[in-house]
Amino acid sequence: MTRPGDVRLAVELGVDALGFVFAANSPRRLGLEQLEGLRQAVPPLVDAVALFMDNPGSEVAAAIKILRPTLLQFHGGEDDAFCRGFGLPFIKTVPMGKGADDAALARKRYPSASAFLLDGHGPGQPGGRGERFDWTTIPPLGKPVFLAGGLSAANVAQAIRTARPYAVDVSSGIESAPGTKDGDKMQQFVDEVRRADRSSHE
Ligand SMILES: O=C(O)c1ccccc1NCC(=O)[C@H](O)[C@H](O)COP(=O)(O)O
Repeated sequence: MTRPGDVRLAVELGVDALGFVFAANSPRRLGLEQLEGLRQAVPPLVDAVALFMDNPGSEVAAAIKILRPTLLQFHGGEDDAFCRGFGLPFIKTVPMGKGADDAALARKRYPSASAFLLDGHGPGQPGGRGERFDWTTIPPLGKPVFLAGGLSAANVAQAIRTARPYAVDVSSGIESAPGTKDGDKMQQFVDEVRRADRSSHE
C-alpha cells in the first residue's frame, strides 16, 4: 500500500492485513514522511505489516518507530536473530522459485517466526513481480503458511483450493501499475477469496 485511500478501501473490503514496503529499489518503497498518513488510515484489529529485504537494522528501527506495525515481514537473507531482534512478531518469506533450497529447512532456520510466506521468486530476488510457483508443493513448516506470488482474482480461488493456506498475499495482481493499487481489482480479488472460503466450508 502506498496511498491512504487504498488502505481505506482495503479495510472496507475486509482484509486482515496491509503491507508497507521498505525494500530498496522497490517501486513500492515508502519514505518515512508517508508513514504517518498511511498509519492513520489503518484501524484497530487490522494488521499493519512492514516488509523489509536485507535493510540495515537502523532502517528497520526507523520505520517501526513511525509506522508502528503489528507484524514484520522479512524477505531477504536475514537470520532468525535479526528478525526477532525488533521485539515484534515476524513472518519469514520462503522463496519457492528457481534455485530455491528445500523450503522445509525454513522451519529449523527460523524457530522464532510466527508464520511463513511462500513466494514464487528465487532466492535473493525481490517479490511483488507476479511470479507464481507450484501450489501442490507446500512443505510441512509447523506454522501458519501465507501463499503469495502471482495471485490475482483469476487464480486465487484455485490457489486456495489447492494449497489450503492460512492466508493469501497479493501485490501486483491488484495493481494497475507497479506501486499503484486498483480498486476494482482489489474488490474482485476479495470477492474470489470469499467465494473460495465459502465453498471450502460447504
Ligand atoms: O513488493 C515489492 O516491491 C517487494 C520488493 C522486495 C521484496 C518483496 C516485495 N514484495 C513482497 C510481497 O509481499 C508481495 O506481496 C509478494 O511477493 C507477492 O507479490 P505478487 O506476486 O506481485 O502478488
